[in-house]
Amino acid sequence: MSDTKSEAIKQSGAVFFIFGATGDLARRKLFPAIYSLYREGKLSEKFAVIGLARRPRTEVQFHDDLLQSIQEFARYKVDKVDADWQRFAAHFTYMSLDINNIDGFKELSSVATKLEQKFDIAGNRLFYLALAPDLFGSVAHNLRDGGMLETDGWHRLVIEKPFGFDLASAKLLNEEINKVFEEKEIYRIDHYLGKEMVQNIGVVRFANAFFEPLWNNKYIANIQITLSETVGVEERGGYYDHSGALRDMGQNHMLQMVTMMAMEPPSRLHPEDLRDEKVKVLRSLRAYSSKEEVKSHVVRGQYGEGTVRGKSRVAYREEPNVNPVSTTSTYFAAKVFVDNFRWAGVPFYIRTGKNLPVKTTEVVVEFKNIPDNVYLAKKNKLQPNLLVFRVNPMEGIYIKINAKRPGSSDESQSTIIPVAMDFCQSCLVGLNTPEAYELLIYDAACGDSTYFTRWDEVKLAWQFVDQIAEAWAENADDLHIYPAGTWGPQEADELLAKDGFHWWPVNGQAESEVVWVGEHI
Ligand SMILES: NC(=O)C1=CN([C@@H]2O[C@H](COP(=O)(O)OP(=O)(O)OC[C@H]3O[C@@H](n4cnc5c(N)ncnc54)[C@H](OP(=O)(O)O)[C@@H]3O)[C@@H](O)[C@H]2O)C=CC1
Ligand SMILES: O=C1O[C@H](COP(=O)(O)O)[C@@H](O)[C@H](O)[C@H]1O
Repeated sequence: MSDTKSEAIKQSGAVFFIFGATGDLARRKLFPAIYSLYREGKLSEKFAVIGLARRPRTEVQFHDDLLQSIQEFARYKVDKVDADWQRFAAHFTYMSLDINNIDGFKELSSVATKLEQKFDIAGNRLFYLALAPDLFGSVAHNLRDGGMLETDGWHRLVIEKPFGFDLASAKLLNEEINKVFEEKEIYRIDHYLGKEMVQNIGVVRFANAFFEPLWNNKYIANIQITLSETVGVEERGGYYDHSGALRDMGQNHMLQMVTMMAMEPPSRLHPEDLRDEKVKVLRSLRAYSSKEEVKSHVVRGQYGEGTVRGKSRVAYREEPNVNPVSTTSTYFAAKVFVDNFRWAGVPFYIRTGKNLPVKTTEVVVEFKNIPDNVYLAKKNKLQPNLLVFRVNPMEGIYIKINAKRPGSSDESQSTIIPVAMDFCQSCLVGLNTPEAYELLIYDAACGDSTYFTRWDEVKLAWQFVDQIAEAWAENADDLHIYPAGTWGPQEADELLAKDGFHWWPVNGQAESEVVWVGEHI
């Protein structure tokens, strides 16, 4: 991002319209993100936020909500409710508006114009839809028909996931939005692309002579992506029961991480170049040849009752707003292939689930063992080299290599031991790196679409996911119930075992035989 671009937002400012301002996302992520941007000096005083939702809120109530959300969820806290806080809060206005009522948009237009005059903003408008997707089309039309797009500045639409329920519904949604906004004005959020370590994948891959030459099927045995959560569906049962793990995480975050791992280096650091490379990966995903193949390559599960980190959990079917005979999966693991020159034959194993024992997102690259050699002639069990990206909540990279056991000479003993070299980013900079939403809202305000998903990516991802959903729709014979607090169905282990692999332990379960650098051997 050039300085000129980031300076532009400070100089000409913008109005942020948060549709769904009384909702969970606004409270937990969006308001705290805007506050952090302000505290970091990335926003000047030339900005305004208009919170929009149906329920009435007075200005005082809205500012109280804002303060609470920041105190609870922001990485910067408000030390004192003093003049500095009042200066920040004065940028926030609330207006009650029903999205289906065009008159409200006309009123909104005059509220926005007044704020633009008050804060000297040059007509730039960012519309953030923290709403259920079935409202996206109405918002887009009413923004146009209510005169909200008649300013001289830029207009950008930021949309939350899920973008549709399947390919057909996503296409319809896209057509609706495209009647009002051009593709270049649409910023589809996938908050995983805003995570530091996901963005770091490209840097580690392409800026290191250690890795770049080895990044192919000659040296890599498999890639494992784990996105495990300790939470259940909590209060989102109504949404989740229609979505399930495949649509909630697979179609977006997981496939996006596959693209970051598998893409070719972009020729320029330009949003379209990077997105072109990601699209090529999605286009190369091998389709399953039949419903049977889906079932042998994709394992699904649903949590039963159990205990997670000492707390008992009810079975998924007993969660509020969940169908008591639901066959929705809360877990899936899949074997995926990227059929191109670089990746031919390398399995990508991806898994995600709720109510698992550990909250972590990790990507493990397992390298092939080197050919038989003099070191293997002894009693050594050579372990494969691993490169691990720790995405969340701990951020870092660790590498596992083989080294000589210090002082070893006894031929009867293993003289080679696995050693881990750990770059723990969180230990160095704390857990205080910018939240994904902070980076993404800022990028959208600066007009940088690099880490937003383009329509062709979304389309191809749905195409891939739909074939799995269709196979699953036939019957739920292959749905495995796993106790909450376990690592999901054992069939997910068998998925790898059939290929001679296993899931590598993830964060918090460091392999016991590995020696960590700095540790006493
Ligand atoms: N919460 C999260 O962590 C995440 C959410 N998302 C997505 O973000 C979107 C919003 O999620 P979330 O905040 O959790 O949802 P909530 O149900 O908490 O909030 C929905 C918001 O929409 C408003 N709303 C609903 N109908 C209308 C209407 N007709 N006119 C105006 N406002 C309306 C509600 O306010 P009111 O009732 O006052 O009108 C409320 O502010 C969803 O698409 C979700 O899938 C994506 C990733 C994470
Ligand atoms: O998009 C979603 O992501 C969260 C997990 O996000 P994380 O940043 O906490 O790893 C997940 O809980 C939710 O179901 C899903 O909609």
